[in-house]
Amino acid sequence: MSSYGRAFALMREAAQDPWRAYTRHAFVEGIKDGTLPRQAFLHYLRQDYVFLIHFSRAWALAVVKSETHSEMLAASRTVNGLISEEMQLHIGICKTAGISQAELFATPERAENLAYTRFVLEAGYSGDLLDLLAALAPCVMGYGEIGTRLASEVTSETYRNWIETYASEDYQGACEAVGELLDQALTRRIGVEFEVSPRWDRLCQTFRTATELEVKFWQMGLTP
Ligand SMILES: Cc1ncc(CN)c(N)n1
Repeated sequence: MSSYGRAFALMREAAQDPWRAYTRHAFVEGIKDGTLPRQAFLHYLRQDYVFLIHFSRAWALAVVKSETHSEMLAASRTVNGLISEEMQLHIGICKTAGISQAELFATPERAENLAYTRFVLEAGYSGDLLDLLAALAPCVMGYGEIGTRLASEVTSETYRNWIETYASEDYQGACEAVGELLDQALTRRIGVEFEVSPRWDRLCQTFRTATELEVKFWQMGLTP
């Protein structure tokens, strides 16, 4: 079992092919060896800033869909981490590149971005906390996995601060907390053997679709 929990390990295993396409995408490898063109990186960061706005809204919805104090705490901590830490990375890099926060906020949203974030929000609007977490998990844990791998394989200084953000203790701690939230939410609503319940296949399908939308997001990053 990975340090991101039992449910995540099982969902990841069930989505092996798209998971590999996501975490080993050419965009990611370009960050690792510094060959990703700066223009593509900045284009991606601007889209990702918009992504994180909607993603924060989706985590705020997880607070609404919570049934216990500890679920509310974990979801609200994630909202705070996104707004006060992760988005600061984007603001800082773009500021250095001469892109103001107002310009960042006004970035026209690409269709791939819209498709992904609204898929996640819809999973939460029409479902319960489990449907929402299955859609949110690939985003959180995928970057955690990418950050850890790239930190040990990096061959260039070019995108070092991006890699360090996702390899950091803070980000890894957030992944572990979300993994624990997912395991506990499943156990509370379905039972310890959640993977043999009738709901499990559908939750795995939601996780897989979100993973496929991550692949499309990287691809969008390569086409400014
Ligand atoms: C598209 C995307 N997916 C995941 C992450 C990591 N929170 C992100 N910043 N952007």
